[in-house]
Amino acid sequence: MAMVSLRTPEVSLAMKPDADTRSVKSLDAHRFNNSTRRHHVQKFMFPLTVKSMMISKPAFSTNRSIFQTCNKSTSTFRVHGVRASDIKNEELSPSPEVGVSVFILKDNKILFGRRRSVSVGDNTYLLPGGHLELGESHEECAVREVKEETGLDIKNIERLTTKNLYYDATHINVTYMRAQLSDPNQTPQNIEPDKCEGWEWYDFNNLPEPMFGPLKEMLQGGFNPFPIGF
Ligand SMILES: Nc1nc2c([nH]c(=O)n2[C@H]2C[C@H](O)[C@@H](COP(=O)(O)OP(=O)(O)OP(=O)(O)O)O2)c(=O)[nH]1
Repeated sequence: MAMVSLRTPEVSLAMKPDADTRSVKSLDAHRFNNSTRRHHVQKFMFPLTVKSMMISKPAFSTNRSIFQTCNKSTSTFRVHGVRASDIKNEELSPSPEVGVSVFILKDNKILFGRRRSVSVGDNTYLLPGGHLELGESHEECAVREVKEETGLDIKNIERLTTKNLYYDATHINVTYMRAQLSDPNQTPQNIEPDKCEGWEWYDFNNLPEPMFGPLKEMLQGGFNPFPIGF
């Protein structure tokens, strides 16, 4: 199986009219629904080898040459092969993504949500978080992502540590933050139910399983997100 990157439809404008076109079945359509942002690259396992698609025009780049370009409600995608020379430089030399994840602390508890099978961290418990947007600070990103995913307002936002995550062909530079509720009586809402099963508070001594691997490793390694005397 070959790894390909599928970008949002507007990226397909970069393609030339003579690009080779194939119809490819059985890509998982609903996973693409999550990718609405221009910068957001979704990774898919492609059911054919790239090589087998190189029937008449042999100039595929094997890492970043195939983009989804058609109606996402069908399970049959038109996939265009693009000549390597037609791919913009940034597609050939991808940069790391910048992620922000937030330990929201309340009493001795942390807020976790179990992710649905849509992207990195499938079916595991993760913290609220997302990707840094253009011009945003880590703190602003934390406030925005927490609000977008849980409806909660946070304060006392602090950076804790930064880790590198290598996931398939992606490199994500993730900064873990901590924060507290602006109003301790707020309750989390599941604002993105297509992405998350729901948010719950978990005692630091009884954390949920299965937890997202890198996060589990960090916590099992003795990482404690609570300030001294919290
Ligand atoms: N949400 C979250 N992401 C984490 C955690 N640990 C960790 O390494 N990451 C990484 C994996 C993700 O690719 C990245 C955050 O992106 P995400 O997958 O949550 O992004 P998203 O779709 O919710 O948001 P966005 O791209 O629309 O901004 O950070 C964590 O505990 N929670």
